[in-house]
Amino acid sequence: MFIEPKLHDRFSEKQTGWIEIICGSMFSGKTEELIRRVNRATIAKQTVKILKPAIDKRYDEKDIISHNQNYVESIPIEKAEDILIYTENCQVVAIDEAQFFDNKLVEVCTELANHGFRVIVSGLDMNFEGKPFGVIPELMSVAEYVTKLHAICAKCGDVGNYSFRLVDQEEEVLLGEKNHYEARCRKCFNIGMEERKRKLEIMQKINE
Ligand SMILES: Nc1ncnc2c1ncn2[C@@H]1O[C@H](COP(=O)(O)OP(=O)(O)O)[C@@H](O)[C@H]1O
Ligand SMILES: Cc1cn([C@H]2C[C@H](O)[C@@H](COP(=O)(O)O)O2)c(=O)[nH]c1=O
Ligand SMILES: [Zn+2]
Repeated sequence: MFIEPKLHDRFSEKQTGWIEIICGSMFSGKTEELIRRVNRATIAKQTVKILKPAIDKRYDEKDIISHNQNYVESIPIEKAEDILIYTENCQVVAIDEAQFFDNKLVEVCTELANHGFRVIVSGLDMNFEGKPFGVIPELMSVAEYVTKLHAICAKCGDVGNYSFRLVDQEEEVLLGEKNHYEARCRKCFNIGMEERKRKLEIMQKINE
């Protein structure tokens, strides 16, 4: 379990900021873990701002809601650099669904950490093809702390490291939950991807 280091006042000489990443597949508990850390920061009387990309309106325009229905209020943001506008007067910046932000997010998080902020970032490390998702891998390399969470494979009950897409849509960004995706282990993910490939080849032949 992640234990947070002591956060000093942003303007004290002792203070240094840092970046924490919470990553993993869908249903692995990333949002729950982000909410847990935010709640603990609030109990420690730290001022927190929670942000999410405006594109993520699956459950709610503003709130961040976990698959378990836990929620906290957040500010929807259009582009990464706008984060700096909303975070001036706080100590902790928490960002959910970070895979949807543009590449500027690395610069923004680094600038915040350099100025004494604690930055908590949660997001998918891999897309539906098992490939690195957006800005998350780069953020993982500059972060002080990386927590990788795992779901349970919906097929066999093993460790679910992948988000398997259940519908035949190829675009990287496709919002959804259990109607569109399930968590899978490596073996069940690879079986599903092979089946998908064969299906696509058959469809292509039919259309020729
Ligand atoms: N296959 C699964 N593996 C683990 N948890 C699951 C699964 N399907 C549903 N859940 C539920 O999802 C919750 C995690 O939700 P959430 O924090 O929103 O995950 P994430 O943000 O990583 O998608 C778990 O506590 C559990 O109740
Ligand atoms: C794998 C994958 C996921 N998405 C979308 C689906 C959901 O709306 C979010 C992930 O939410 P969660 O809190 O991690 O469950 O991302 C996508 O657009 N593309 C993908 O490849
Ligand atoms: Zn499996």
